[in-house]
Amino acid sequence: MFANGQTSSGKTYTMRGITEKAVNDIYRHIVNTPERDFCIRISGLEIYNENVRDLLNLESGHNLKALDDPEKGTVVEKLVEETTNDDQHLRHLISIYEDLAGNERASQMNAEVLLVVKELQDV
Ligand SMILES: Nc1ncnc2c1ncn2[C@@H]1O[C@H](COP(=O)(O)OP(=O)(O)OP(=O)(O)O)[C@@H](O)[C@H]1O
Repeated sequence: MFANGQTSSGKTYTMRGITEKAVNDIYRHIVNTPERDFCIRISGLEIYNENVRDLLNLESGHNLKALDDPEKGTVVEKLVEETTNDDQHLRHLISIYEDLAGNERASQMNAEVLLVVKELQDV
């Protein structure tokens, strides 16, 4: 999902509301499906002046490489993925990105949060 528009048009406001509803829906589905086990992983990146930065690993620098993978599509090398324990942990991780939206360069940057929800298979 992309939010595009002129500055102060409400991109951050809208995405915050959608994220809250999405997290609620995901965890409601997990709670209502006790016969299955799920795993949620989250990663986040910032694109600013054509440089890619890992928001969960700021020490990795500002110029990560975006690569084309024939199966996965565009992937960013060395992007950290955290496994979330519960909805509070997930909200905490998302708040890291939301904090960035208030900074002075927010109107020129793109922030992306990737959520992967996987059903764990019996072994
Ligand atoms: N639907 C809405 N209802 C009430 N207030 C809103 C709504 N949309 C945006 N606002 C308010 O308008 C202001 C600007 O919104 P926001 O920061 O989301 O814009 P933005 O498009 O992300 O801006 P920028 O590109 O500069 O980052 C904020 O104070 C926000 O709370």
